[in-house]
Amino acid sequence: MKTYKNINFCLGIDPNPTQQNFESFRSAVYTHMEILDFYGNKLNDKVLKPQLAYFLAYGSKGISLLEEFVNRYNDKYTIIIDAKFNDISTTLKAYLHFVFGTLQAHALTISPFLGEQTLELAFEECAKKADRKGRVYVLCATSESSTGELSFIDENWRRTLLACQQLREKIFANQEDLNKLIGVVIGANRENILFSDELKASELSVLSPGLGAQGADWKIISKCANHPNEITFPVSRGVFAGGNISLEQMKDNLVAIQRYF
Ligand SMILES: O=C(O)c1cc(=O)[nH]c(=O)n1[C@@H]1O[C@H](COP(=O)(O)O)[C@@H](O)[C@H]1O
Repeated sequence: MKTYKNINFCLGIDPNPTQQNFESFRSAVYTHMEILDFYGNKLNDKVLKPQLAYFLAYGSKGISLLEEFVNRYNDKYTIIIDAKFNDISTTLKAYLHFVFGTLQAHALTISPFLGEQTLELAFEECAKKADRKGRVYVLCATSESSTGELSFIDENWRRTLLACQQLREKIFANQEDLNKLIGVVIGANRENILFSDELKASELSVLSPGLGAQGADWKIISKCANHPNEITFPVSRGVFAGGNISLEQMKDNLVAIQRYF
């Protein structure tokens, strides 16, 4: 039974076997699938976030496996492709075609670095192709970030929120069913931002990685109980350890972690 209405549990799919060869990778992906096939019905929320990089590492064979994975779960689950894509609009269209056309996934993570026009394109394409399951998460304040010259990027998190809100107004005004489509990535270790008045007022959806292997505090989940925004917490290594532990151990991790939700 789900404890918090506004909070979703998401399984991160980051197969990363110690032995770096395709056979080990395939076996790690199938181990993830085995867990989903055995225990998926017991999950409170059906959200998966495969990370493209691990599949891309094995070239066409890896991409084939990603296609197989998404094809197997995209009916029952919401699938977020994490690749932190973006480029000029003409090129971005090809990335969007990969996510929504070729893979038939529902959501993605995207960099705001190329500006509003590209975000607008991604939001519109997502609304057209993915409907209510659609989410576009714009990088805002990531779990790992700069402490040097580049820290200006996420020190400006308020402006990222504002840009997303303005675009929502512009594209989806009065379309309540698409209210949750636009989201931001805010690390679970970034409590000052997660609980800021600006984020709460924004009504943007939130993807908040960092629980488990990255050490964010599990209490963040219950602290978000009355948060007005939809918040999705992905956990990957905390459950699967990249595929390097036994099925039994993965199942125990999953059961233990689900209790927080
Ligand atoms: O966009 C993401 O999913 C993401 C954003 C972020 O700020 N931090 C972050 O760790 N991630 C992704 O979350 C996954 C790591 O999850 P854990 O194994 O649970 O720490 C990786 O695929 C990261 O790319």
